[in-house]
Amino acid sequence: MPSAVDTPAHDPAIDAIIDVRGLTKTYASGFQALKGVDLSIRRGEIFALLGPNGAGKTTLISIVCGIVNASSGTVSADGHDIVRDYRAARSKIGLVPQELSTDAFESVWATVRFSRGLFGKPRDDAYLEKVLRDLSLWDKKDSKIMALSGGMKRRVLIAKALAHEPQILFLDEPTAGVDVELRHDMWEMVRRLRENGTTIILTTHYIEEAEDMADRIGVINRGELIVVEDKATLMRKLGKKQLALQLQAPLEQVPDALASYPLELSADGQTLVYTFDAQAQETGIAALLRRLHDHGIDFKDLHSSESSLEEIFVSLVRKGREVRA
Ligand SMILES: Nc1ncnc2c1ncn2[C@@H]1O[C@H](COP(=O)(O)OP(=O)(O)OP(=O)(O)O)[C@@H](O)[C@H]1O
Repeated sequence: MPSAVDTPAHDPAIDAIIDVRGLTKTYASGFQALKGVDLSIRRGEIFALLGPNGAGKTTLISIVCGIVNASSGTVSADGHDIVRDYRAARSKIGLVPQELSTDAFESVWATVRFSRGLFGKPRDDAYLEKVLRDLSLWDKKDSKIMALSGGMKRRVLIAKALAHEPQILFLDEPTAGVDVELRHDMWEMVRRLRENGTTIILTTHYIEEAEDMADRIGVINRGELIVVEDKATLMRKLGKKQLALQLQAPLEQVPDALASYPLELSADGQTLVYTFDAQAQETGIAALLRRLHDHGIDFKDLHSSESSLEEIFVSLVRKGREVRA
């Protein structure tokens, strides 16, 4: 399927820290979870990978992190092929998985030290202390993991992922089931990591999270990347604006003479909504208002709104389904 936005997902001109080419994955069941994904992640960016349930997000991340084998295609992390040069590639990457699978009987401190050791990194207690302080976990360093709240456990997963000083951090649904306050703390922390030069790739179902945080957005649907774009460009290119006019007197229907305008009348006949392209130079609003006036349609109030990333996302995924139908 052609990309809805014509920026190539793989761009040799950019300084890519992760390079994915022609990646496919067919599980033993015969299910094809990835159908030829090309993607370059820029060094130092926050990249949000969006997609409905079962789209292939976790499969993609798991392949890059060496947990799942690809069926075909290649991936490199900071220049290291993830198969041929597995250790070097993996040492560049930290993964915060969706599921909490940390040893409940260990202390926080033992857990992060162990994680660092796994990557053969020399002991550096000062670094680990900083990681725990940044995650507001320092006063819990001697607590057993099982004695922590869900939000704290999630932060321990992040501390574990950062223990070996990775340059790339994958966060798979970092804020699922996390309360609003903690979610905002997490966003703050992710931004701080990025300021320190870490490249962040996150998957999320909270689209406002991507809208708020990401530099670029990729949308994956049924194993295909359907869009990769700068967030701002995506919203500009695919966003729609709407002008809602609250009428002085209700209408029964849009007059035939205005049929050529993309107008919708609310069920109560009180509001006319005009949808226009956010990118267009000529919005057509002035002409529309004149026509309304000519037809004796007056309004008492008006307001405009822009589509959210959520609306753009839903329409992209829906379009993908229509193309296949
Ligand atoms: N081990 C497996 N064997 C067979 N099919 C699998 C396996 N793991 C995942 N799948 C299937 O591959 C597809 C993609 O799954 P994946 O977990 O990558 O999706 P996701 O985008 O991360 O979804 P979610 O948002 O629900 O976490 C799904 O249809 C899933 O059922």
